[in-house]
Amino acid sequence: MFWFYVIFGVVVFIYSYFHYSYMYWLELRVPSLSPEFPFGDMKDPILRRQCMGEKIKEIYDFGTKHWYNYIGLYFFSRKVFLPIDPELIKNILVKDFNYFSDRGIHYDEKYDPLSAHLFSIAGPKWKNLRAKLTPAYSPVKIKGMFDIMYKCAHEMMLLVGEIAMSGRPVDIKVSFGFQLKLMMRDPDAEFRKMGKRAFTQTVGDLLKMVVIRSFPFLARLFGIGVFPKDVTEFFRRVETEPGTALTIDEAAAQAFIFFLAGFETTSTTTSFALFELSINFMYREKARKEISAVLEKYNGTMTYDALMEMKYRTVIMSETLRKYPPAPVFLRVCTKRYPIPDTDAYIEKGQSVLIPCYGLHRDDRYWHEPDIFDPERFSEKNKDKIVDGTYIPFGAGPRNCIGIRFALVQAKIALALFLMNFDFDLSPRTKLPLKMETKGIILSPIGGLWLRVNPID
Ligand code: HEM
Repeated sequence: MFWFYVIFGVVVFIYSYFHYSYMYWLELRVPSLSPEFPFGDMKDPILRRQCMGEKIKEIYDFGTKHWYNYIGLYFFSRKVFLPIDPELIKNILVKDFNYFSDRGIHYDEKYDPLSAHLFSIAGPKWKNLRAKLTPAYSPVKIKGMFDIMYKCAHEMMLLVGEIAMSGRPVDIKVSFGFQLKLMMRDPDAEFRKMGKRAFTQTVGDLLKMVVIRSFPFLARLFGIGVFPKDVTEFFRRVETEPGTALTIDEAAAQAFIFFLAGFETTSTTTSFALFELSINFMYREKARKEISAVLEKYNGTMTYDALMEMKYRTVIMSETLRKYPPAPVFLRVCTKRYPIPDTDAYIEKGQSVLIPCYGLHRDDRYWHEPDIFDPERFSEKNKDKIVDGTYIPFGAGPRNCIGIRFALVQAKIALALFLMNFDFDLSPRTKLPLKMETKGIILSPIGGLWLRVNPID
């Protein structure tokens, strides 16, 4: 009987706590939804029934229908602020960056070294590291990496060619940046497995995050880290190779985030671009014509300068990133009480802010027929019509993506080589309409994107 009362008391306490928490936005007169105990507004994504990006887009659409500029949400009992107005989003990311310079992601340099990477670290530490790492992604450095990127992409084409010759459809969701050969020849290769594992969030991972956030001392006591132990050990092992200037743990954490941030993002973007080009013949031919014309000028050799002249592929990548932003939402945390401009409301210190990139990119107030793939939106003639702050596939402001140039060059090389070497159309193995993965953070289709590929000549 004693234990019955104890358990009953705990349940009543937890329920009352959540119930009380769910009054927060109402009391502030911030528009909100109808949270459900214990999931808040995120039941379907938490139960892996819906992709998180799509859920946030659904809420964003609800907000736009009611002409809200922002909405208050709950993740379990945690309060999250969702700005909708692009002007407010721009303020958060750029103008008022000093209120939102961090992401509020847990990291622990001592007990969980892999978690202390550029994406998660906060404050002056982030500022120093960002300043140190930025030159590695300058145009000159990217130009210097062109040959190796081209070699990797070429290797990928040979492998795609091998599959195509065998008459099998090709799953184009491939990453060719890092250790491509290894990954493609052996899909179970450790790098690929570790990358996928780090990007997949199981229900267990979610519960782990709740423990880490709410009871950090317990997490330390039981050695619970953000990433599974095998992933951490794998990347530490990679970085014990001789010749690294940072400490092993620092280098491992940065290598890990560059691999992770560039792995799924760039490969899904290239895949979505090829998917759209496989069903939009007109754009594919236009891109091909441009490639031939530029290559003729460069005596048939693909160089960095030739790539930079291929403007139409930039336009295709831009439209792909609009329609399918790999990071459909991204995060900031408020570091000091923020008065929301032109209102008497505040975002409190410590509150998470979710930036609804996917919602903005598919908002028909800013994009005519947003579900249609139309690269012309980004043409010289039209690009000035894009409303400021409504296109943010790489984020914005000082904490935007550090790998933009790297990603675009990588994706453009892959696209050019694919278009030059293969004819392709959609394989019936691709399930339409596309459904997005519910387990990961990245917008990615369930079941892959399959093409029927025929080598040209
Ligand atoms: C199509 C490819 C990519 C997309 C769409 C993408 C998108 C993003 C977005 C949305 C953010 C958050 C921005 C913000 O909070 O304002 C981000 C951050 C970041 N990305 Fe990327 N990314 C891509 C490729 C890459 C690549 C190739 C690398 C590295 C080689 C990379 C490294 C990073 C890092 C380290 C951060 C954190 C930056 C910081 O906090 O200072 N990304 N990315």
